[in-house]
Amino acid sequence: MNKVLDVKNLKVYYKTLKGYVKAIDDVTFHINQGEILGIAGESGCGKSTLGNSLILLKPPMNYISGEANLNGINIMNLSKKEMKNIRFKNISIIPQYAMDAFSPTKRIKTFISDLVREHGIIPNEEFFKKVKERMKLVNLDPDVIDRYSVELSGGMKQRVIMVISTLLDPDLLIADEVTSALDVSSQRFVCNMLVKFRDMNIVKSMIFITHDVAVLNQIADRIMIMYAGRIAEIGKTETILNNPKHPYTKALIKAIPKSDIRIKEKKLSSIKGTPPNLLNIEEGCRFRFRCPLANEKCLKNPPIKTYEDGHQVACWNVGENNE
Ligand SMILES: Nc1ncnc2c1ncn2[C@@H]1O[C@H](COP(=O)(O)OP(=O)(O)OP(=O)(O)O)[C@@H](O)[C@H]1O
Repeated sequence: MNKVLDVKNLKVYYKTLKGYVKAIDDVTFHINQGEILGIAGESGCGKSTLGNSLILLKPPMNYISGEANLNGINIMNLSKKEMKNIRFKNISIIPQYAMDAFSPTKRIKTFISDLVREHGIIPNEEFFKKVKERMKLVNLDPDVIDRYSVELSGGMKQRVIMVISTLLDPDLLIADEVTSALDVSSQRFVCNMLVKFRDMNIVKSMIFITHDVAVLNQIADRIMIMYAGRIAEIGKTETILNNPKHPYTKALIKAIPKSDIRIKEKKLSSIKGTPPNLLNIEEGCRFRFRCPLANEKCLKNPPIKTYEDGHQVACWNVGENNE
């Protein structure tokens, strides 16, 4: 299968006065053509850093080593100018809190024009014709572009952002917490729309970032669980949700209320403690401080064990003693 994105041993740290915050630390994964990869994990595990680093390496974010190949080109080595040329066109992002970017004093049309001009796109008549066509696709009245953002609901604003970020049919769309500020029916609508965009080949592949693993059931083909800047487990959605192997994934899944498939709390009720501080963090499994299986082996970085269908688990103790 064609890999749209192939990330190998990627390290992206924040340089601070106290040292490096190892936010992305030796992460390896890929996304196939036509695939939606869901990324989940607690707050601070590096989800946004990963998504943002693929779009724009902005200080204090520092690329340390590894590769992120988009259609075979390592985008970590591209100049600012080269990156600007592929942003929007080949790789696009709906950033976390994107809805907050709307100015209450600007009409939607002005907001869109200002935004795309920053990326070197001229918002001419033809451009707005396409915007309106895409708006219809997401059940938005094209006249919305003449309104002010205060006249739009959160769900409507999110749909405007979806339209703009996918207008140039990117190979990869990164959607960062696009459903977290929405009510349940708007969440479902946004997920269905993103799947439709993929099915219509408007976007060829997608990274869907969320702290809410339950929502991935609606959208993801595969799920990657992150913990403290590293990958804990990757596998097909069905496998991760129904048959997780990593003790952290098991805890995340257990925290989903049975009566309601939404996670309301970011903290895990079933595991005590919080993730470690990533500043100058040392070797070893980063989950060991909270893990029911931890032993002396976990003082070293865990091996990645591979099971059926590309299911991978980073744990010393999975597969040992019937775990
Ligand atoms: N500008 C920054 N400078 C220093 N450290 C940072 C900076 N931004 C993020 N971090 C740290 O990097 C780590 C990863 O943060 P990141 O925002 O990527 O996590 P996340 O999983 O997206 O969390 P959330 O769901 O809360 O957005 C955290 O330890 C965070 O404190």
